[in-house]
Amino acid sequence: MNILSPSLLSIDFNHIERNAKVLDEAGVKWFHLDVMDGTFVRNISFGPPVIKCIRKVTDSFFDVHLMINEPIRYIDAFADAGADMLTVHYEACKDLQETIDAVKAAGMKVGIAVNPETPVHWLEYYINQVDMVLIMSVNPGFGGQKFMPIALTKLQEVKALAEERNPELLIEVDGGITVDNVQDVLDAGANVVVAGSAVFKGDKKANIAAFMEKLNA
Ligand SMILES: O=C(CO)[C@@H](O)[C@H](O)COP(=O)(O)O
Ligand SMILES: [Fe+2]
Repeated sequence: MNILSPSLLSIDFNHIERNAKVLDEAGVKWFHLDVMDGTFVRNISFGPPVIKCIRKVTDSFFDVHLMINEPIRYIDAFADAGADMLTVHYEACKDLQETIDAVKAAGMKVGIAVNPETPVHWLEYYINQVDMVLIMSVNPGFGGQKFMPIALTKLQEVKALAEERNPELLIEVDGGITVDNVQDVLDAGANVVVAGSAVFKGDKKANIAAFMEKLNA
């Protein structure tokens, strides 16, 4: 069973409750929350207080993508805000092991995210300790960018490693995913698909239904 995790970066925050309800009613079970600090990435988005507000309007699983330096500093704040899973960037953690352990100790699931230019061989050391690996298919920082095909090779590599070391691993892909290229990422090994613009541009319900059809085929 594959999962759709719509990126709320593209949601209309003026009507967050109504929009969250549309997603819930369309059968969405995960919300992807992109946290950006203006340092690890150029953009600034939102942090724990906003996540806490969204938590009040939905029971969805909160898949929190932390594009921030040294996320270990904020783990308790995100736990308090209602995050279910924290995904930290390999490139943003001085001590990845310590960060993974701290997320688990705070009672959340944990993921590791990898930028497009970062190789994935080192994952061998962590793959059986985490719930999810997130392969970025754009350079992190902004929604609405074009999918980078390098992600397909990386997904295949992670999938092969997961089959050997952690068959339950969630493999998420994030950036530039549309109804037209989603089959390619599923075939390459992804089982969690993030989509921002392709969900929120135009008719949300119809977009979600089109994704669901491919994800559940
Ligand atoms: O993490 C990021 C961007 O850094 C993503 O989650 C995007 O926000 C997804 O948006 P689209 O590329 O689907 O528009
Ligand atoms: Fe993201």
